[in-house]
Amino acid sequence: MLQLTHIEKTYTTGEIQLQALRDVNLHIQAGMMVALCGPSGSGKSTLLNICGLLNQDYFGEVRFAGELLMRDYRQAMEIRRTHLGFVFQKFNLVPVMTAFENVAYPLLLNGLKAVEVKRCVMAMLDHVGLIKFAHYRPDRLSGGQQQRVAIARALVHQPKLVIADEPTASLDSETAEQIVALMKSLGREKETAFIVASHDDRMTLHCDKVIHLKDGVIQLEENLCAA
Ligand SMILES: Nc1ncnc2c1ncn2[C@@H]1O[C@H](COP(=O)(O)OP(=O)(O)OP(=O)(O)O)[C@@H](O)[C@H]1O
Repeated sequence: MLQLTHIEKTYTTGEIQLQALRDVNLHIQAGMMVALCGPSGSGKSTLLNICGLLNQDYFGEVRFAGELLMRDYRQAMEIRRTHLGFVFQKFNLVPVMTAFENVAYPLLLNGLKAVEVKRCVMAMLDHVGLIKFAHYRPDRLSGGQQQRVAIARALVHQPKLVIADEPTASLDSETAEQIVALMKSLGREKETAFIVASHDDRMTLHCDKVIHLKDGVIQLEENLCAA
């Protein structure tokens, strides 16, 4: 579904060049949950940004659903809007919007009619156990509830791939476990693939594949029997 071949990424700051990714090859299949691990500076965010089509300044090939991406801004924007979802460590909800409005946002961008938006958002909030909180703003929700809203927002338009950057890092153990289980079950049900940058063993233990990065190189790719 997402295939990266021979990816090289170099940052240039003045006269200094830093190679952040070296010959990275990665294949994420539909419905698969992939963890990306590695020490600080190993290239996780750089790789996530390329997977999320947020950075197109690289060497190598990226194919999405078989289509070779041409580093075209409009093509990338279109794929992000229709086929990708994002989850962040700090939730990144819009503070002046209710849970309902936050989850509705991707559907509005995709031009759905109001009646359809309401149906999809309420179904998604129900899935993440937050239907009673639809009209709450983020500051009235706990961290775990905010991350549930963020997951609902990432999945409401039925993306093919969700990019998650340390999604459990701001949560206590019990809540983190619940969030991982939720991502796993929603991913399975909706055949959504996840790529998750994480230092958190609770997260990686649930993944189908764990990729270990060091100094921009994939050191090890473990195929796990997913829980
Ligand atoms: N915009 C940039 N300009 C220059 N160098 C950068 C830039 N972004 C990242 N780097 C460098 O590229 C390397 C990889 O950084 P990256 O942020 O991808 O690592 P990371 O594994 O996500 O680290 P962390 O876990 O600390 O977020 C690091 O050496 C970093 O300093």
